[in-house]
Amino acid sequence: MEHEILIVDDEPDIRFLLEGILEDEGYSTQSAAQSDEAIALFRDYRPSLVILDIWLQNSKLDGIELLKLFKEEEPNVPILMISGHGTIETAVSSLHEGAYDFIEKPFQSDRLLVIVQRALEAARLKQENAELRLRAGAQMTLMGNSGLMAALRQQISRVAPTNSRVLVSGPAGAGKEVAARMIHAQSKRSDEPFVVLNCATLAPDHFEEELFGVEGKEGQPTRRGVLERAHRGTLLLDEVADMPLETQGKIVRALQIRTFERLGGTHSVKADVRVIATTSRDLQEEIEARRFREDLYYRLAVVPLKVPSLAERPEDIPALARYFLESCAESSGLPKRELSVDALASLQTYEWPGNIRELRNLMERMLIMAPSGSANHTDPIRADMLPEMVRKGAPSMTRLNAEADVMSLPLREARDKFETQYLQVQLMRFGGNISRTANFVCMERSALHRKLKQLGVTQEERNNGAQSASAER
Ligand SMILES: Nc1ncnc2c1ncn2[C@@H]1O[C@H](COP(=O)(O)OP(=O)(O)OP(=O)(O)O)[C@@H](O)[C@H]1O
Repeated sequence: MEHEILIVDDEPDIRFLLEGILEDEGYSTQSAAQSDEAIALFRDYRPSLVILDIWLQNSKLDGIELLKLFKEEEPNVPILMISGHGTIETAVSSLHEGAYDFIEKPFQSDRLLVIVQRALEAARLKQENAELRLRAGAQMTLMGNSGLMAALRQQISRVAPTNSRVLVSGPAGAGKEVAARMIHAQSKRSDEPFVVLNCATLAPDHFEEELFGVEGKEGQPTRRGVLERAHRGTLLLDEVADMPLETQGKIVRALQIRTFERLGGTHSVKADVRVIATTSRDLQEEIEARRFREDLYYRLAVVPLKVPSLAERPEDIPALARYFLESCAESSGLPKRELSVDALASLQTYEWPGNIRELRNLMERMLIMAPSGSANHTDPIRADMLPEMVRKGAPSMTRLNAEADVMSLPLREARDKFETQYLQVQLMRFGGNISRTANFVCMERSALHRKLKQLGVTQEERNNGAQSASAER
């Protein structure tokens, strides 16, 4: 991406010379002769690097004072000082104030370009490191082999390279933020910032300063909001339904004209931001209840994506549970543990109201707390070690029974209906495996086959036991 360089020098010849050298190399430049002009450009032009003369005539602030202000506002923008013969000592001391390097006048263009390149590379690496630190520990891929997850991953890879806004909906803890991070990571903006505004935890009167920032006045530094911090990158509006109505109106406008004003500011600021929003509420209902603006909905939901609940894809549970056990063992240094067949079956029949977050937390807890008979704590985690609520898998059975409405049927039909659903759930628990299901329900394998045939449970339904049972819920 093209880099913007701000040149601050009171001598028109030097500004002209620097502009020529840098633009010939493909950089874009803007120049200022004194501090007021330089501050305004620094705030609005958002340079990737500043070349700053130490000695500025007819200027409120000199080069060192400007350096301090710039470093306070944007510590990551590298600043290259220019010094004349009389200011070498000051130039050296500028390094202690955070300048990247200095160059003496008259300078050679080759040397200047090498330093500029090095400074930009150092800043890029610093930002990359910061991003990596932020991402460390953050899940970057949506795991799961179910058809629903495969379809979601495919939708993500289609939408990611476009610049379209995306609205990711789904229940709490299902992986909406992971989906948004995947979109950013697979987009052309992946080297640029991914900034999250968590609307659910922000106090209503802080939204606007967080979004738009605050203009610095009377020596106060300017504070950039998330829209500016996400410039060239992606802004995630997490749980967007929690944004106050008044702020919703302001963000609609900012998205429409792609500019905004900082709080207390008087001029427009441009930001090139891709917005992704998540919601666990039904936004159509929120619109009807007049809690969410329809025009904002249509601006955000250019491409709507839905992350399914864990209960809709129980076939993903074994792999996810093992993955969380393994990654937790790795990060905590505890020995790895497996899950017994009956424990896996229980995990698959539980409803998981807290979705993947709940599963991950439970696996972490089990690894640490589940009792173990062996000295090295490596024996499998069994169903009887799971919390009672999970072990019983009660909600799904209860719901199936209620849905069957067996009370209104003659005994024979009610029994058939119950048996069909009971066997479908058990097949789902054992991933469609007839022998293991037969063992669990205490039937002969051949008798179970006959029973399934008599009840009309097809081979396809048996193979997709997990999916068909979940679809019925
Ligand atoms: N498919 C997945 N594979 C692996 N880990 C996942 C997956 N989906 C979610 N997670 C993990 O589950 C937790 C919850 O995910 P995430 O924060 O993305 O959910 P969310 O839908 O945004 O939740 P909330 O609405 O509560 O913010 C995170 O720790 C995340 O790493």
